[in-house]
Amino acid sequence: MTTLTSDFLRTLQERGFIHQCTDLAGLDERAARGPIIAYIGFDCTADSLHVGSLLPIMMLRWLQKTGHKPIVLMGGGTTKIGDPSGKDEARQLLTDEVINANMAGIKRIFGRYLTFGDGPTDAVMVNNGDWLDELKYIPLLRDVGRHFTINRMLTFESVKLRLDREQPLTFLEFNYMILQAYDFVELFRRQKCVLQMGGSDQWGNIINGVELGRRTDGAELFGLTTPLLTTSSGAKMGKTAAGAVWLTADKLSAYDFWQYWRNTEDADVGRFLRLYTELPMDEVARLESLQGAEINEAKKVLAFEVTKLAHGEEAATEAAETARRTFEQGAAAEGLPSIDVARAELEAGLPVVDLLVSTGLAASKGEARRLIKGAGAKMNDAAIADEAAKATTADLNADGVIKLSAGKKRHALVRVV
Ligand SMILES: Nc1ncnc2c1ncn2[C@@H]1O[C@H](COP(=O)(O)OP(=O)(O)OP(=O)(O)O)[C@@H](O)[C@H]1O
Ligand SMILES: N[C@@H](Cc1ccc(O)cc1)C(=O)O
Repeated sequence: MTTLTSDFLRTLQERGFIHQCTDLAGLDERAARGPIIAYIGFDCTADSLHVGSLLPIMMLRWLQKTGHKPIVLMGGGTTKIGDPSGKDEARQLLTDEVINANMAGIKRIFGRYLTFGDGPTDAVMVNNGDWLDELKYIPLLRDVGRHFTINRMLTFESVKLRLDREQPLTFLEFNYMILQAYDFVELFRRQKCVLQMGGSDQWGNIINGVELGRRTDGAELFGLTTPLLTTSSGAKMGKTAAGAVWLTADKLSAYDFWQYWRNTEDADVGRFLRLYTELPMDEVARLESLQGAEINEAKKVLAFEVTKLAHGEEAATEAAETARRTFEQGAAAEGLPSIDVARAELEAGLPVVDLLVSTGLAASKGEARRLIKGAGAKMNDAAIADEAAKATTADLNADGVIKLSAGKKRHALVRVV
């Protein structure tokens, strides 16, 4: 692994953002020398963005935080064509009205993640419709088209996928990579932009831009991609796929968004904390190492941090509180008896035998011991093996309570006050 010196790439590397880079050492040297300008493009295929697009957005955020300048490109022009990358079938053509409405919907998201303005590291937003809509066909073919060979274009994943599957790829879509390549060169000319980032499905489009810049302008451009976030079933999490997790409250409430992260699978907690939050790496390591019921604490931290960025701190706190209340009401609705114990007492350790009696699950200490011996007593759904076992604050589950059970049907909660 390359030893990186720039804060920007070191951060991206240690947090797991880097999938491929055209020249990691060269880019590192460039970013360590001084501020660079980088862009990511977003097509206007829906009126909001989803958690897949959040990966590239977090990269732009780190870029800005480490002293560089982000450009957010709205694909007002490219959306009229439709990127075939990673798509089995041609997309439906969108009208100008729909594209404009989608662009307005997407634009509002970035203010939460980036600081926009006129300063040297302030983010700026551009729309490729401003230059692509003006292009004249013959001059484009002469100036740009001659740098592309059909032979090479046929080798790109986006094209190969359709050909291999014998799915049609229209000539319209075949042009997409040329226009994204042209965007990169245009941004280099207009703004001295030297880096394009994106999800790994964008690799082909990005390196086409890097090569075009070298041929037409002798420019040294760089490309960097992130791994593609997949759902548990292995599908790319795209905003046109069913069940996308949207970033705006009009399409998915802050509470449901919070819940999505709270339900993260154990194995994904560390990866998601690194990618989607800004918690320091030692804190991530601590949370990631939590075991058993405690991993739920880490999931709540993840849910809070990601929701705070997407919806604001107030909405995140409210979502966490609603979740806690919903759990309690659920417990109350099930008619679970509960007792309150002082935190200091629980910290010191309370004999489980005593708790079984005080919650009413056992009539006496003798009965409680017999329950444990017969493997009928459980704490947080796990059998209590030892009569001398003590409950401590480490046993509090994700909802801040300890659940005790006698047999399959009788349960009670221990709460801390
Ligand atoms: N699941 C994902 N994991 C990582 N990056 C992603 C994911 N989904 C999208 N991206 C990246 O986010 C950026 C913006 O993607 P964009 O919103 O234009 O399209 P998309 O999510 O692929 O949606 P569509 O379904 O319309 O293709 C691109 O760089 C893309 O590679
Ligand atoms: N092709 C990108 C969006 C994009 C558009 C234009 C660009 O210059 C860059 C990126 C996508 O579908 O995600």
